[in-house]
Amino acid sequence: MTPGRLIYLMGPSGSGKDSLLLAAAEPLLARGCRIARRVITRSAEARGEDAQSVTVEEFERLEQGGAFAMSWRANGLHYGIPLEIDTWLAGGHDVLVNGSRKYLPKARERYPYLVAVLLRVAPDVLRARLVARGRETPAQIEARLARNAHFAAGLPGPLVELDNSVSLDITVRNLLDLLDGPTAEAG
Ligand SMILES: Nc1ncnc2c1ncn2[C@@H]1O[C@H](COP(=O)(O)OP(=O)(O)OP(=O)(O)O)[C@@H](O)[C@H]1O
Ligand SMILES: O=P(O)(O)OC[C@H]1O[C@H](OP(=O)(O)O)[C@H](O)[C@@H]1O
Repeated sequence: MTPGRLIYLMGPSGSGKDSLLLAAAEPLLARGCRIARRVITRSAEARGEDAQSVTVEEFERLEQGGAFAMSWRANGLHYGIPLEIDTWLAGGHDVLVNGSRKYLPKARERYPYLVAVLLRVAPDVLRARLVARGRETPAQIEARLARNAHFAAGLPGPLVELDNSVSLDITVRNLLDLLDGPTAEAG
């Protein structure tokens, strides 16, 4: 069986990764594409996505027990992608992951042919969206915006960029076109 493609979605905090995954969930599932449910050390009230909320101790126990295909630390939080994505990929399903830009090189070590997708929005729009979302404190929002400077020089390797300064419907369409098109490699 041909393995599915790992679609590794990245973008600044507030660029709309969760919104896009939610809005695209139905057509993605209809295409046989699975969306990884993240494990995060963020409180259930603040998580803003269908993530599994765990304590740091639980996270570390899971990580040490080999429960994650990928895991990283960022923004003062721990993030894990459950190992089950490997079963999905082996079963021929495309898998979409809400990833980290910093972790991209590591992710490529494990999944050399992953399809890297970078969601972008104009800087002023990004700030406005983070403030309007209100999930983080003003200081945390500034820290998240400052984190983007680390990635200003560009990310390594091939990637596809999607502009989400536009309406979400258009970004959903562009994501689906990308998945339906020939650009994405297998792996
Ligand atoms: N195309 C869009 N047009 C208008 N508002 C949008 C659009 N996409 C996302 N938003 C809004 O922007 C805010 C940030 O989006 P979202 O939480 O999906 O970002 P994110 O990339 O998942 O951020 P994080 O990495 O911090 O979780 C949300 O309030 C969301 O409703
Ligand atoms: O800055 P980089 O390394 O791209 O990403 C860091 C992490 O922050 C975001 O998560 P969230 O905003 O806490 O949901 C991303 O999804 C990623 O997991």
